[in-house]
Amino acid sequence: MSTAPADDFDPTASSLSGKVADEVMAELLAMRSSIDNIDATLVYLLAERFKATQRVGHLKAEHHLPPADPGREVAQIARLRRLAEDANLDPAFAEKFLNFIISEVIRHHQAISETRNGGSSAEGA
Ligand SMILES: O=C(O)C(=O)C[C@]1(C(=O)O)C=C[C@@H](O)C=C1
Repeated sequence: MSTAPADDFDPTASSLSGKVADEVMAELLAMRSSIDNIDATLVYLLAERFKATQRVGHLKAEHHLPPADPGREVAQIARLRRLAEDANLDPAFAEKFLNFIISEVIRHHQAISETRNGGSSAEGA
């Protein structure tokens, strides 16, 4: 059985090794352990989101619907900006992040549509 790439991960890898006091390094590594857990969660969350959007992509292609839904995006962005404000996260960052994800989703939708229908949709993208 092959080893999962994540097993090669060295949580202590750092360009700072040997350059900072041991106790500072220990504190940094403790903080990084939380960061590593959060990053792993983000990967799983994003994988789940893309699983859901892949189903949307197939539904849209099947019914010849355009890959993008700008009206939905306006509502999503306004909501995420509000949530970000409540969470003390920069709303501009939340918007940029969502737009980044959505543009990738739209690319996937277009690819699904091209594979299934040769790219034609009733209303264009
Ligand atoms: O909900 C949809 O219609 C989707 O295709 C999903 C999604 C998203 O990633 O949230 C992607 C593209 C659309 O423009 C709007 C939303």
